[in-house]
Amino acid sequence: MPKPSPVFNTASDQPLALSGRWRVDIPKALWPEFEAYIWQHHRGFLLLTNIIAALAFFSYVLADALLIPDMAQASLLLRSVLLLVAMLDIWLVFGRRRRNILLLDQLMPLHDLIATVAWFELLKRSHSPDVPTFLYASLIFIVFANLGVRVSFKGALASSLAISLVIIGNVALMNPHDSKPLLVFSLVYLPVLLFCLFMSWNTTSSVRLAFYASQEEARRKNELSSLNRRLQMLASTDALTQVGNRRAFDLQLEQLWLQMSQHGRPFALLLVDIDFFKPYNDHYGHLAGDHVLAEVASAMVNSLRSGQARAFRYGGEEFAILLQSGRQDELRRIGQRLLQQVAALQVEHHHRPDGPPHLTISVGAALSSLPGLRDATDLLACCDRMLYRAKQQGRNQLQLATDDMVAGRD
Ligand SMILES: Nc1nc2c(ncn2[C@@H]2O[C@H](COP(=O)(O)OP(=O)(O)OP(=O)(O)O)[C@@H](O)[C@H]2O)c(=O)[nH]1
Repeated sequence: MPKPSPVFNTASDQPLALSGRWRVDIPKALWPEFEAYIWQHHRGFLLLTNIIAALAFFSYVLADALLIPDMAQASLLLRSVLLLVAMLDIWLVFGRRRRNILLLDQLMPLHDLIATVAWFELLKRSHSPDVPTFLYASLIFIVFANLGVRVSFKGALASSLAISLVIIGNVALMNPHDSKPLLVFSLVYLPVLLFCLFMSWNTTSSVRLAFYASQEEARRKNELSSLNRRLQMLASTDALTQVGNRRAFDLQLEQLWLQMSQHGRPFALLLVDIDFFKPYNDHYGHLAGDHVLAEVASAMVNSLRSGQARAFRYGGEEFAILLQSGRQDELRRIGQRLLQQVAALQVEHHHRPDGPPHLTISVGAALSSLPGLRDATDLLACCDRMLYRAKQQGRNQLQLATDDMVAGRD
């Protein structure tokens, strides 16, 4: 039976973990699966964004050279060191074995925070008249901090607040005697911050919803394949006796014959028929007859080693057994055991015209490797003749086909 989904209410198909419109929670129990989902679907994206952001940060060395030329050398040095550190971190965090999803998600905001501090240090030391204008480039830091976030909105919020504190704090420090530049900067900065946070929230919620949808899809696939397995089982099983049905027998016989032709692996077939079943039905009733059919089938199945042979209901009160063995002595042993097992059931049958007062079977059997057999139908016909012979010669016995019998059949 497939496990019921822990997160979905199947009646409404809504994730139970959705607590209102604003939050999509991942319960603790689902976190490992969520991590695996992020690793599989977003690792590549997070890795690339980190690399691109690190390179973008380095490329600002050109802007520094133009706008704060007195800091050009320091900028080249600082940005080179930070680029190397970032690449090393990326390599460490994204290494195949270390699957720390939150660190993966927050690596860029962390680098971003350090880069913000470093860049403001350059600005504060520069005497360039372009510094007040260049200040506005710091908006890029809040954009980068939220651009790659996939897992935790709380993380994005915390890092955004820290970066904002650094930016606003530094702008205030750089204009200690005039509040207007800070006011103008804040008026430009705050809408960008809010928009970036909205983007982070939207992305993290969408990723969580996509995770729940993938869970649900996997659950439905499981359910469907177990239903399919059950249907297949039903389609190949005889309802009364629970052994394989005629359709399954025909398929397996053809398959075994094909295997023998391709790989030279011989097998054997036994046809089993209950003796004097008509008088049994007539005297004990059809229901008792049904019961006996099931009993005989189960006795035969119990006498066969699983994997070595499979029993089928061939039709009416006739059964077929396909044996994965090409040895005559084994075939004889198994045929005899079937006779004994059914006789041992001691099913009372006082209305048969011959000897024993209990139910018996007759068996006709043959190896697929007998010379003269051209196909599976020949093998079946050969077993049928052996069964007929067993009936003719007094029933309750096994008749095995031998080479000379098949050769002289026509
Ligand atoms: N109860 C029951 N009887 C069945 C079923 N299928 C076939 N039969 C009966 O099996 C009997 C087969 O009888 P026959 O083929 O005449 O042969 P027999 O009486 O067994 O005699 P021999 O085979 O010659 O030993 C018939 O009476 C069928 O009605 C079934 O599903 N349930």
